[in-house]
Amino acid sequence: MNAAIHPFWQSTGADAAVRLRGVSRRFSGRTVLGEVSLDFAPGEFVALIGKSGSGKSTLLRALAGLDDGVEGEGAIEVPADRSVLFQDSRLLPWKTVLQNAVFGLRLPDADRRGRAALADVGLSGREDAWPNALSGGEQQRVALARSLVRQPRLLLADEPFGALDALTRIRMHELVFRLIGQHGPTVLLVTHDVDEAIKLADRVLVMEDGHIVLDRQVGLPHPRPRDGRVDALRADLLAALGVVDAV
Ligand SMILES: Nc1ncnc2c1ncn2[C@@H]1O[C@H](COP(=O)(O)OP(=O)(O)OP(=O)(O)O)[C@@H](O)[C@H]1O
Repeated sequence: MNAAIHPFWQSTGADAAVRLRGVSRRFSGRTVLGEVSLDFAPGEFVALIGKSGSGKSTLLRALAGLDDGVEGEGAIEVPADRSVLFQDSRLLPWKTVLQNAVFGLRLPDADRRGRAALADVGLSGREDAWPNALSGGEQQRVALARSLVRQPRLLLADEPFGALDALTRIRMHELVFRLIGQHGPTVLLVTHDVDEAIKLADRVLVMEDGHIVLDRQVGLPHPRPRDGRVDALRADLLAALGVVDAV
C-alpha cells in the first residue's frame, strides 16, 4: 500500500507489534485523538469500539500510515508489512477476482498465492469473475483474501463486516477465526458491535472523545467460542459506551 511518510511513523522491529506514544490528531483545532499511548503484543487480536465520532477510524488511519497530520511526542511504530481492510471491499471493477486478490503483489508466485487465498475464503472457481458479478459478502471475501495473501504481520480492519447481513457476518467471523489462526497477524478491528468484539478479540478497547477509556482482556480465561461467561464483560463494555443493556 502507499503509506504517507510521516515523521513519527516508523517500522517496528521483528518482535514488536504496535507501539503508540502520545499520539494526537486535531482537525481545525479540535482534538480528535488525545495523546493516545498503546502497545499491542505480536499476534494479539484487539477490537476497538466506541460511539460514532469517537476517533476510531482516525486511530486506525494513523496506524495505517494514511494520515500525515498526526502529532505526538512519541512515535507510531507498526510492522512495515500491514494490510488494511475497509467496510467496502474497494475492489477494482476492471480487474478480475484473481487480479484484485493479487493487486500490487510483486512476487513470482503471486498467482499461486492468490488462488490459494481465494480457496481459503471459499471462492475457488470464481478467479476469472468480475467483481460486479459477486455478492457483497463475496466481494468482502475477495478483500479479505487480498489482505491475507500478503501474510501481513498487522491487519487493520475498519468495520469490515458492517455492511453484511447477519448470516454472512457469522460466516465471515468463522472465516476470520480460521485464517487469522493460520497466518497469526496482529489485528486491530474497529467495530460498532460489542458482541462481535467479544466474540473475536483477545482484548477490547473502548474509545471516547479521542481517548481510550477502557482496556479489557477477553481472551483467557474465555477461550473461543465464547458464551455466557462473558456477560459481566459485556455489561462493562456497554456501560462504558453509555448503553443500558435491555437483555
Ligand atoms: N478529514 C477530517 N476533517 C475534519 N474532521 C474529521 C476528519 N476526519 C475525521 N474527522 C472528525 O473526527 C472525529 C472522529 O472521526 P472518526 O471517523 O475517527 O470517528 P469514528 O469513531 O470512526 O466514527 P464512526 O464510528 O462513525 O465511523 C469526527 O468528529 C469526525 O468528524
